[in-house]
Amino acid sequence: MCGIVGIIGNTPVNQAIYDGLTLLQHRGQDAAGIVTIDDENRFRLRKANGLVSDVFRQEHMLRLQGNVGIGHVRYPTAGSSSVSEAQPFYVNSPYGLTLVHNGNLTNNAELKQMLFTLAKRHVNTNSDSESLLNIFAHYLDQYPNALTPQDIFDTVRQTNNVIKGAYACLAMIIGYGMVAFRDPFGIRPLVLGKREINGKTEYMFASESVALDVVGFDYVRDVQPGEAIYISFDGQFHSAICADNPKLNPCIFEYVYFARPDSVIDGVSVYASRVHMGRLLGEKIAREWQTELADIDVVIPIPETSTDIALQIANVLNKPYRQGFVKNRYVARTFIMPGQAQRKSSVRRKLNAIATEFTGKNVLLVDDSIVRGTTSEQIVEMARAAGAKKVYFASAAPEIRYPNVYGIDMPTCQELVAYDRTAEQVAEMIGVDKLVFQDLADLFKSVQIENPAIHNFDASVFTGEYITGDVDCAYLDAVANARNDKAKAKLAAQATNLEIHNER
Ligand SMILES: O=P(O)(O)OC[C@H]1O[C@H](OP(=O)(O)OP(=O)(O)O)[C@H](O)[C@@H]1O
Ligand SMILES: NC(=O)CC[C@H](N)C(=O)O
Ligand SMILES: [Mg+2]
Repeated sequence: MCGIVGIIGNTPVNQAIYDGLTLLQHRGQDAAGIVTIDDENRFRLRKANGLVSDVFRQEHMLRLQGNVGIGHVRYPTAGSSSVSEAQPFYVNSPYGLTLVHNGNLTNNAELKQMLFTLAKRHVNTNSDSESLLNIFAHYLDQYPNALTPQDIFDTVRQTNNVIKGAYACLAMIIGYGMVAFRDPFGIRPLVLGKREINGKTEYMFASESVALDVVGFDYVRDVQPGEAIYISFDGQFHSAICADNPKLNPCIFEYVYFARPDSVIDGVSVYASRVHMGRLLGEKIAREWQTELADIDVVIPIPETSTDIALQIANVLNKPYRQGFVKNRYVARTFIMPGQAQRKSSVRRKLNAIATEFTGKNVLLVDDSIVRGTTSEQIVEMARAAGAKKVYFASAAPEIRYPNVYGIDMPTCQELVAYDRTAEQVAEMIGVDKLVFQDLADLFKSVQIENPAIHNFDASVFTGEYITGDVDCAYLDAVANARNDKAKAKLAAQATNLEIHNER
């Protein structure tokens, strides 16, 4: 679930893109990159592994000259975490192109093959995003004369016709402009912002509206499913729908976990949706639990994402809400860390119990979701070690039983604690006295209350239904083989040799 940012300005954009990326850091912690175009029409690139604050030092910022640029924070879902697969990607023809991508393509193997045989293009990494850029480049290459906006929209349409999966992308074409496009299902988010500086309009695209707010752009609208927006470097704005039958099916997990609460995605305040999740889950507990309900002394969130949810549950149940765990602010999000060993060791370093909130009490712990059970298992142990009598647990998302292929790195069902298990069995696995999951209908409702025009979601991790229609058991088996922890470690070791060029 990477984060992307692009700005077409009239003054240097390096700092604003950097700031935008720091606002999207929660979407990707593995690598970061920025590319700008300087006044001699050259790309200036810096990308490396690490957090935004580690990747860009003063010397890099000085080199990132120019009034237009795009940036990326990466959470790998294809290839490895190697820097050779960090973004932005670049190809020199036609014109000079660069691209950032949030999402995941489901037909990367076919695309690589097609690029080699039909387009005579070689993709050197296992990154789906590098294939995507080359497909775009291949179609853009067909136009013999100076590009028109229609040529660019036709290129996006042809790209949409062959690539499958989830994608929100920003590309820059030397001599022309910036192109933003979103897949026909609108799975991954992308917003457009604008501001006037000295009588001139500047535009910004970002994965989440929080980046616009803080960098100082006004939210204009979300990029529509299947839409492409082309803004020429002289500020002309063009847009068109470039797919047949586009239909908004946003990823429901953005609202559960990925996005920041202060973002608004597809007309839905992430914070408000989490408040509804808490209220509806609280009502379910009130309906279904009898003795346990009377038993609960205190409601405690598992920081950080579940805090807004837990507060609502406490309100509905009329129980005290306490911050029983302290989050170490220097340890990042554990779920998006690349390997299970790292995730596991980080939970303990990240969260610590305040013993007085647990000793002798029956506690209701609340989390936004239980995925691998890495967090819940250790948290429950901590609660018990701190003296809790009974430990109850509420998850604001339903049981997660299926892999994700659209930009969340959950490639195998075996790693999911609820796979092939009932709620009672999961309760036993994580060691709680009682466990409740949100109903899927209530999760949908939590988002739809804020925007009734959203009729459907990508909820594949809960339902096993993949809206792009190209994902079957054989495909999922192949992904599981290629992307389990062992296979990824091997890929990472090989991929360090794939780097062809990177400015240091
Ligand atoms: O069952 P698991 O596999 O542990 O995954 C679920 C947990 O991971 C996430 O927290 P994370 O630490 O990534 O981020 P947060 O601080 O935003 O809650 C999420 O909020 C859950 O707490
Ligand atoms: N999470 C994402 O959006 C990942 C983007 C892309 N598939 C990569 O692995 O780099
Ligand atoms: Mg969490």
